[in-house]
Amino acid sequence: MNPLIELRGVGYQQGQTPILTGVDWRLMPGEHWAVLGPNGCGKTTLLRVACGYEWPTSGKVLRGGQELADLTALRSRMGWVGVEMLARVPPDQSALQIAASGAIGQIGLRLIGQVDPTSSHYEQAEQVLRDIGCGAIVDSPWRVLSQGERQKVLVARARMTDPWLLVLDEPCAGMDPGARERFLAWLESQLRDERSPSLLMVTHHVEEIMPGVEQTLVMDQGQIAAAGPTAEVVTEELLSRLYGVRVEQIVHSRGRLWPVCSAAGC
Ligand SMILES: Nc1ncnc2c1ncn2[C@@H]1O[C@H](COP(=O)(O)OP(=O)(O)OP(=O)(O)O)[C@@H](O)[C@H]1O
Repeated sequence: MNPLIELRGVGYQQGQTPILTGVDWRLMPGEHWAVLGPNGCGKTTLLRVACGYEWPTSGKVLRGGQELADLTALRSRMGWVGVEMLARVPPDQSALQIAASGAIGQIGLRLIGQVDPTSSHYEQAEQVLRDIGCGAIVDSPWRVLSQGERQKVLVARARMTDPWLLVLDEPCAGMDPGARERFLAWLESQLRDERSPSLLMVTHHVEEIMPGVEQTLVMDQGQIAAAGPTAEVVTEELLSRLYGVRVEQIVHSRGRLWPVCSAAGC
C-alpha cells in the first residue's frame, strides 16, 4: 500500500530563509495525525507543501506513491479547512450554499451564473451536511452560526470532492471550552465513520488530540522533532523543550493527554 503522502528530504526556503529542512514523513491510508509545534515552526508550510499549494525547494513529495503532476485533480482530494478561510465566507450565504461551493472550488458562492453549483451539487451538499449531523442548520446563514457549526460547515464543504485527506488547521481556535469539547466529540465520532477521510490536524493544545488521532508529528524550527504514536511521542520533556515551560506531568484521561505546567512556566 502506498502512503497517501510521503515527504522525502523535503526542504522549503523563502529567499535565503529556510522554513523546512530535511523533512521525512509519511501518512498511510486510514491514519489520522495531529501536528504540534510552537508558533512559526513551519506547521502550516508543511501542510501546504504536502497538499501541493507550495513546491518544495529540495526533496520530493509523493502522493499515492507518485510525484505529481496534475495539482488541480490532486487538490480536490485534499480537503482543507484553515482559520484564514473564515473571513472569506460571505456572511449571508447559507450552510447549504457554502457546502455546495466546495464542489466548484470556491469558498462561498459568487452567484454569477455560469459557474454556480448544479442542482445535484446542492443535493449532495445537503446529504453531506446531514451525514455529519448538520441537518438542522442547512438553511442557516453563516453569520448566525457558532464557531463549532462554522467549522463543521467548512468540513462539509471540504468533503464535497470526496477527499482522501482532510486537513484541519487549528480548528478549535476561538472556541470556548464547551464549544471546543462538543466540536472534538463530534470530530471523534466522524473518525469512527469508515467513510471518513484521513485527518491531519494542526493544534497548539495537546488535549485536543482525540483518541482516534493515534499519530502525532511534532515540528520544531522547520524540522521534525518527533513522529509516531501520540502517547509515545508527546512527553513532558519534549513539551517543556518545545514551549519553554516546565511541564511537570502529562495526565492521561479517557485516551487524551493533559499537560500540567508549573505555575512559573504557565
Ligand atoms: N510566504 C512567506 N514569506 C516569508 N516567510 C514566510 C512565508 N510563509 C511562512 N513564512 C515564515 O515561515 C515560518 C513558518 O511559518 P508557518 O506559518 O508555517 O508556521 P506555523 O508553525 O504554522 O505557525 P503558527 O503556529 O503561528 O501558525 C514563520 O517564521 C513564517 O514567518
